[in-house]
Amino acid sequence: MDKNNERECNEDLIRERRKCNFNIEELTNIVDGGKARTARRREIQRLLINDPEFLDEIPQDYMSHEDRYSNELRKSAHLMQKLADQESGHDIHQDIGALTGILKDGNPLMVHLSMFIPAILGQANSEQQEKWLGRSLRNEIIGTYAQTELGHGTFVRGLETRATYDPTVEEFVLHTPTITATKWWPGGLGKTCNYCVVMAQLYTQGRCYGPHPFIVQLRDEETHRSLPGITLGEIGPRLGLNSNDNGFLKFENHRIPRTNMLMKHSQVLKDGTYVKPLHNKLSYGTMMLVRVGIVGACSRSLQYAVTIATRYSAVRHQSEIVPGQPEPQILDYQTQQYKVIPQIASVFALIFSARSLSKIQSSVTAKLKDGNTDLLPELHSLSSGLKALSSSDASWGVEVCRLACGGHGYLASSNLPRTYTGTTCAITYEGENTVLLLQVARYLIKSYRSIGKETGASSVSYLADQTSLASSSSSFSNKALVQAFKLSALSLVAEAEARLQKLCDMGQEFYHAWNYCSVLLLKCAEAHTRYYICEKYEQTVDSLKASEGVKNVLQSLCRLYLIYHITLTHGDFLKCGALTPRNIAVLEGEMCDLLAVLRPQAVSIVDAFDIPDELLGSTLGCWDGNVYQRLYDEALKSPLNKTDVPDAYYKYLLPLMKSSL
Ligand SMILES: CCCCC/C=C\C/C=C\C/C=C\CC/C=C/C(=O)SCCNC(=O)CCNC(=O)[C@H](O)C(C)(C)COP(=O)(O)OP(=O)(O)OC[C@H]1O[C@@H](n2cnc3c(N)ncnc32)[C@H](O)[C@@H]1OP(=O)(O)O
Ligand SMILES: Cc1cc2nc3c(=O)[nH]c(=O)nc-3n(C[C@H](O)[C@H](O)[C@H](O)COP(=O)(O)OP(=O)(O)OC[C@H]3O[C@@H](n4cnc5c(N)ncnc54)[C@H](O)[C@@H]3O)c2cc1C
Repeated sequence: MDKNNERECNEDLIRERRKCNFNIEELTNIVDGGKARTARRREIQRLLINDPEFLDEIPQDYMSHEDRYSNELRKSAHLMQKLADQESGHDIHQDIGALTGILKDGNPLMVHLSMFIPAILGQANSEQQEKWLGRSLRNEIIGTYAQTELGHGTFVRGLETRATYDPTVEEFVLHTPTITATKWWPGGLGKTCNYCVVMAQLYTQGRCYGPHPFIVQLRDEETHRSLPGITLGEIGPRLGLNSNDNGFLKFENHRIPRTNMLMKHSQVLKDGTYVKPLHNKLSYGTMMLVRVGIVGACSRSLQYAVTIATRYSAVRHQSEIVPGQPEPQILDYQTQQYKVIPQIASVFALIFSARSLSKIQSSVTAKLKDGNTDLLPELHSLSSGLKALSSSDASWGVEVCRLACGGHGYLASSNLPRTYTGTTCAITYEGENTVLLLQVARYLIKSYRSIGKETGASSVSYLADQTSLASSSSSFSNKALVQAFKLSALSLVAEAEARLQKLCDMGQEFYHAWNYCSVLLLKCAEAHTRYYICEKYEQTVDSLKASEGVKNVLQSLCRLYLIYHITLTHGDFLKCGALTPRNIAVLEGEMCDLLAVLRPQAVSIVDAFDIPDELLGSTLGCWDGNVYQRLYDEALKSPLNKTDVPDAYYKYLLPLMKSSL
């Protein structure tokens, strides 16, 4: 699509784009993280969208379960080959965002890239990396991360798969003792992978040392047949990500060499002696790494959905605002703006938080190399909180965008249903959100109780700021609003801690008191993480060196985000005195003003996300706004339209209609 050729474009969209009052390319660079990154992303995307191998013969929704898998495997393999062939040597992990949309409904290599390789990097010692890293990066072996079992996903300590060390032959015996110990869910495990990292309870010298990672060959490298002692299969259709061949796995006393235990952090020596790690949760590192990645991935899903909903809202006309006048664009309804524009604001919130989190991750990783684990709990808490809020915000945001498209948003060809199912699973995988938020709450209560002790953990340092509990600001600057979030979080933590203490003082065991307070604890964790997101948003926009136009747009989006979230949880702000009922009413009014200010820029802002039509894959969201023709053309692809009268008519309908004669 030639974006300079207005003649092919829907007139509403032309008018919207003429209202733009900022430099779109500059905003695109901010979204990508710099000019160089924009150029790189575009180069990769150009490479992919011009390649006919990535086209589907028929829309995926008309394919069988088997064909979907095989079609996405074909494209995934081609993608790997293509990226490997490029002279510039693309780093698939760095460039993962550029690939969004090219593979649909998950892909069979997803967990190989996002967990198996990172597990080798983070959990294997240098000899082990020598043996497996190169091979997995070259895709000579394909792996997954097999942790969850039928009986346990959340409670990792409850896993039942055993790895028992036999010093006489220096081997581990992997065994699945019960049906509930069956590995269940790992992506790519069903039919694609020939290796995996298995999390199993380590037994040596008669003692259990808890879950540890082991690398296990599952299939013969020549025939791809599963090895003796190993039962493998696929678990069947799911709400989304149906190309991922999520699988099951059982071991029947399957032996692997001692050196297949990933030994970067803890070891089992030849005689069976266990050497413990620097920190007992280092074996959970792969999950933490991916949680960080999920925040960025959620912002991309939301970019897709909100691009579709915003463009469609500009093209779609319905009903009337002024009686008797032409039907307005639905984007002119304030209620429609309230659905769509806060989701645009949310995209930037997630982008800036993801960047901040990834910087913290790099510094914690660097410290870990020097044997310093002090900031691991801080990273665990931040990555858990941000993974939880980004996945729930993005899922809700995508769903709101789908609802904003009315009936057409329900159609597969809008690409909104698949965007939704692909996003909502992030609420569950890599740590179910409630459970992760309770981990954040645990960290908050612990930090609150150790006020005065220097921990170096900056995200919770505000808990020591007791003076702010009393000070309600009368100013409404963005900074002041961020302070209100801080006050609300601090006050919820103080309330939860006091409630816990009271129950304990009344004689309850701490763990019962914890469960009894867990709804409030969840709120603490959400408020704390929301404060973190708001603070990063405000700081990033405030310190941004950008043209006036771009800065104004981002300031308005940031302010909208702050006010939107205050209005959603206004009770917490009122309860702690951070804001008065009058303040809330004023802010609600300002939110409507902001919607009106941002309304004329909405199409241009989503244009700045710069998602090519070929990747957006949506009849409703295409650049030229030629929505109705595309909807009609897509409908014609339904296999039911191959004939005027379907076979089923003769088989079932005709006999029914004639039965009464
Ligand atoms: C490199 C590039 C990557 C790019 C990726 C990009 C995008 C990603 C996009 C998509 C993702 C792709 C695929 C996804 C496929 C999905 C895979 C999976 O789902 S894998 C399985 C995931 N499973 C889980 O996440 C399980 C969740 N459960 C847990 O993590 C633990 O059970 C839990 C809840 C933390 C509790 O653990 P437990 O051992 O029982 O803890 P305790 O109660 O004993 O102790 C709690 C203390 O431990 C600290 N802790 C816990 N975890 C960590 C950690 N990771 N690091 C540091 N510390 C940790 C915790 O703070 C407590 O400390 P205190 O005792 O309070 O001091
Ligand atoms: C699409 C998808 C892909 C996946 N890919 C993989 C993979 O590649 N590898 C892998 O190993 N696993 C994978 N998983 C599994 C996933 O990690 C688990 O499903 C997830 O960790 C949740 O665990 P669970 O299913 O045991 O849920 P449960 O823990 O049984 O959750 C059920 C309910 O119980 C609640 N609950 C549980 N514990 C607590 C608690 N302590 N406090 C309060 N409430 C609690 C939860 O909040 C939830 O409401 C995948 C899952 C999905 C959906």
